[in-house]
Amino acid sequence: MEPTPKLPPTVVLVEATPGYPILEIRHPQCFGRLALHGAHVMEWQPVSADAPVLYLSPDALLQPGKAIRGGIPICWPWFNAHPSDSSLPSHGFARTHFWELEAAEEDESGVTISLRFRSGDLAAYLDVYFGEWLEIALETTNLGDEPLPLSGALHTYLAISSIAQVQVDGLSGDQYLDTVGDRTERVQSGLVYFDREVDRIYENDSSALLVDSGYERVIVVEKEGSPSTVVWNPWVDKAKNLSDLPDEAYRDFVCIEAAISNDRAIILAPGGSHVLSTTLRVEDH
Ligand SMILES: O=P(O)(O)OC[C@H]1O[C@H](O)[C@H](O)[C@@H](O)[C@@H]1O
Repeated sequence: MEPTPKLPPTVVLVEATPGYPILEIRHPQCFGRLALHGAHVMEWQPVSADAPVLYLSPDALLQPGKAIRGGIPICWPWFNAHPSDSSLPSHGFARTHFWELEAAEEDESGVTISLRFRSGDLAAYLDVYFGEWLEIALETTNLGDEPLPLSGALHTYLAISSIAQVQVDGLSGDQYLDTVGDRTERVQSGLVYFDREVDRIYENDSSALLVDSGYERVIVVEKEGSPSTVVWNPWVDKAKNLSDLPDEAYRDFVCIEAAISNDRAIILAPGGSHVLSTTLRVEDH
């Protein structure tokens, strides 16, 4: 599969396997990789960061039809199980299909890659900016004649020094649905710690901070158009059940997802659009 747009000098097309193109970004401000399959940001590291910002599983499958474990999967046009049809794939179609490359542009601050994908009457247009910060903006437009629900997530896997040395700040006081065991509504008090499986949907439309005392850094996760923030770590047992993740890898990442949960789905009127976006920045701690 050859992308049609001309690539700037800082963007190179490589193939993980024949027919599985990956754009590699080698810019003075950052290194990055994006798979056209899933429009999936696999890696991003600004030059100012000493370690990768995104976690990518060493066992990730780079195969058509398989979601990549790590980086930033695009969950679209729904989040998790489909709300009414359990035969449909978890997290929607976008992460298991090739997207069309629309444009790749560079300037002195970074690189912007634009891609498109369509599912029925819903059209997705994605802009990814790789620079000193990373920004993903996913615009969805309803091209049909009927209102359509939209949910989903920018399912960001953040690389960490060690699970015992990180906490999430910025969610205190927020209501959340704890989906581990019996689904229970709770209110966050203080920081989020990781000493067990964590799978929570917070009612939060602003930013969260991943504080990492091992790497002495904070990753700021900003977002817009997202009424829910999902925080996930699979912990020991779930990690063992994920064949594309090493058993011990639950120690190496936390997901902070700019989400639209199914119970807060956005109803897109005919011709209407919605932009879901997230920005990652690395700061000293
Ligand atoms: O294994 P996946 O389909 O990629 O899903 C990975 C995870 O995504 C989200 O974080 C959900 O809240 C979790 O319940 C789910 O386990």
